[in-house]
Amino acid sequence: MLPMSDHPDHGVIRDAHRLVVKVGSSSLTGPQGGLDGFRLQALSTALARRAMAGTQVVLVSSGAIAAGIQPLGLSRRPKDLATQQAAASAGQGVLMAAYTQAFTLHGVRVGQVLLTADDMQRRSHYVNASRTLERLLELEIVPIVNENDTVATDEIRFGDNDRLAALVAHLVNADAMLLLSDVDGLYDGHPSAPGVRRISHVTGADDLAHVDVSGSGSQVGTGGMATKLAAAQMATAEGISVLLASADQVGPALAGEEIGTFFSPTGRRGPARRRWLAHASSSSGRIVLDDGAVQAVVLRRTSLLPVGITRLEGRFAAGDTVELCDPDGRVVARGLVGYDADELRQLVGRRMERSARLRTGAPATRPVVRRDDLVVL
Ligand SMILES: Nc1ncnc2c1ncn2[C@@H]1O[C@H](COP(=O)(O)OP(=O)(O)O)[C@@H](O)[C@H]1O
Ligand SMILES: N[C@@H](CCC(=O)OP(=O)(O)O)C(=O)O
Repeated sequence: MLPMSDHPDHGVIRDAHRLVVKVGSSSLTGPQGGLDGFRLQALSTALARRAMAGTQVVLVSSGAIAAGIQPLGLSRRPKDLATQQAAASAGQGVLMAAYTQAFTLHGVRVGQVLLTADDMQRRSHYVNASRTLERLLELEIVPIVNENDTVATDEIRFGDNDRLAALVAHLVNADAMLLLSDVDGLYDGHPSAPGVRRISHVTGADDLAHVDVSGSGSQVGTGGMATKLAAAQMATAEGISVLLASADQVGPALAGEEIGTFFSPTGRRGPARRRWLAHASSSSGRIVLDDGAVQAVVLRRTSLLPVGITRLEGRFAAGDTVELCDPDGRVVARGLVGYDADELRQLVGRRMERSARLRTGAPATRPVVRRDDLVVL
């Protein structure tokens, strides 16, 4: 039998050259919900050592709201958005000061990167963020990423940092992602329920068929297990291995020990632009296709032509992301549309009139979505 640290899956975490580590609020806070300096220091020591050994580490850290509780004189984590934003505003500086101090003790420099959901959705902002992270890593600085809570709105907000971590893992083309929480892995039901079992390995959707993640998360965490699962699936779909483990076990996790829940890659690493299109960009509308067009786009991977469209929904401009749906409304692909919605509506309307009258095909027109601008889901 292989020694634990040589387990072929968990070894990916040990050997990763570029590693995204996400730590949740629940792992950085004490019983009152405020920032726990000792826990932050233990985590920083483990990550700084790893960075000193040559790994490019990106830390996605929650904890700004928790760190703002004391400065604001609050007794517990605020519930309303405005006070959460005020707490994050006061707390983000405290959080970064604590990290800077803890990493500096080991000779490692850190840099703050605050991102909004909008930054991930807009292609130009996304590319900008990617450039900044690359430069920080080249300079051997550990980027510490958090959501820019002070400008987030209820409508456009990550809330929890799990999805943000998966998008950052895509952004930097990470070899692996480590999700650290207050629970030592994924269980088939809420960990407080009797008889639940930890799942040690997830190889695909079938392994999750009987898993219940609907139970609530910790007092201070935001997403619970559902958002961690979604983040793990986003990362593994792009070839990135994920380990979910307890923050208290960060040392063994980094060493490749067989702990937590390991998620094997389910897909292959695609080009950066396609990754963005599939996971980060937001859709401005839907285009419903007939069966022939679904076959052409999904199976033959051709460009979408106006002739295969039966209906349009939403207002979009040329260059926006749209969802392509089958006749039953199921989303089968996403792509960058080549027409404004009004222009396309006219084109589709004219084609339908003409084909009803003459039973002829549509005249040659440019594709609605070019094959290079399309991802099949
Ligand atoms: N099936 C499950 N397996 C493991 N944990 C679960 C499950 N369902 C719900 N949870 C809860 O999710 C919590 C972790 O989510 P959260 O509080 O958001 O953590 P974090 O602050 O690390 O993001 C755990 O404390 C656990 O109680
Ligand atoms: N951006 C917020 C994160 C909110 C949060 O609780 O996230 P998580 O612990 O990852 O569920 C903060 O820094 O407080």
